[in-house]
Amino acid sequence: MPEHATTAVAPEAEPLLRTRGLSVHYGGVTANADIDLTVGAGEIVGLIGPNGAGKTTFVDAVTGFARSSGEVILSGRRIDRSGPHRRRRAGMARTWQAGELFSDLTVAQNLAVAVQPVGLRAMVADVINGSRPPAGVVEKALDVVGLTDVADRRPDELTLGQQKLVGVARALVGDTGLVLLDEPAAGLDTHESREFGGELRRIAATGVGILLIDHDMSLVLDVCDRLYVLDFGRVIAAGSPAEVTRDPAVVAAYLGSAEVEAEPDTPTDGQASGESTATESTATESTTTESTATESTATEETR
Ligand SMILES: Nc1ncnc2c1ncn2[C@@H]1O[C@H](COP(=O)(O)OP(=O)(O)OP(=O)(O)O)[C@@H](O)[C@H]1O
Repeated sequence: MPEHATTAVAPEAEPLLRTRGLSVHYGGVTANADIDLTVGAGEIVGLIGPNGAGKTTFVDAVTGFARSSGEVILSGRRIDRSGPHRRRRAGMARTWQAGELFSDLTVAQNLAVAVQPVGLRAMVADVINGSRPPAGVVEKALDVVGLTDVADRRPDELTLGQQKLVGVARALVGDTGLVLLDEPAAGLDTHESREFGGELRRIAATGVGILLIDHDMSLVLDVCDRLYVLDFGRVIAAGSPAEVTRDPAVVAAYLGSAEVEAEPDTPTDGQASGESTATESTATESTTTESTATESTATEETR
C-alpha cells in the first residue's frame, strides 16, 4: 500500500509495528485514545492495565477488527485502511482471549485450519480441490514453539501449557512477523507460566515481534523488553519493566499501593502523565493483577 506510506524514515530503522494516534470510540466511550506504540522485530512488548483499560480494543484496532482512527504501520507501510485478512497476509496475527482449540482435530490440523484462505473463490477452490496450507508452514510454526512431537495429538492429550502454545503457533503459521497475544497464559499455574514465558522468549529470538497482554505480572515482567501501561484508554507510562513498576501513576492505577510504599523514593518515569484518575484500583495478588479500576471502562466523552 505505497500510497499510504507517509514516513521518511528508512525502512530498516522502522520498527515492525508502529501506531500513531490510534483511537477507538464506542459510542460515547473512548476505548483507545491517541496511542503511540512500537514493537520491534524480536522484541516482546507488554501491554498492561486494569480491566476495561482498552488493551483488547488496541489489538482489535491494530488487527482491523475495530474501527479506529490514527495510523497503523507494519514494517514501514500503513495498513490502517486494510481489512483484517489483508493485515493477516501482511504478516500480523493475533490470538483471542477465548481461543479454544478444535477438540476433534489434531494439533497440526488446528494450525492448518487457521491458514485456510477466505472468500468465495477460496471456498469454490476448496470444494473442487480440497484446500491445504502451503507445504511446510504448519511444521515450521510447530517447530518454532517446540510442539513438533505432538503434531498428531489432540488438544486434550496435551498439558494446558502446550495447549496455550498451540494457540500461539496458530497465530505464527504463515509469514507472521508480529503476533499480538491476548491473555495467552490465562489459567496457567506459576510453573506452567514460567515455561510458557521461556517459549515466548525463544519465539522472539527467531525475529518475531510479540505484543503481549496478560494480567500475570510475573510472566509480563519476566519476558517483556518494554511495557506500555493503559488506563482509561490512554498510555499512562511506557518503559522497561523496572521503570514502569516504579512509576507512581502505574502503581496507583494498576499495581496497587503496596509497591508505592515499598519504594517511596523511586524517581518517576518521565513518560508517565499522571493523568490517571483511578483511585480504588487495588491489585493485591502477587502475580496476577486483575484489578477493575473504579469505573475503569475508559473515559466517558463529554459532548
Ligand atoms: N464492542 C464494544 N462495544 C462497545 N464498547 C466496547 C466494546 N469493546 C470494548 N468496549 C469498551 O471499551 C473499553 C475497553 O475495553 P477492553 O475490552 O478493550 O479493555 P481491556 O483492557 O482489554 O479489559 P480486560 O483486561 O478486562 O480484557 C471498555 O469500556 C469496554 O466496555
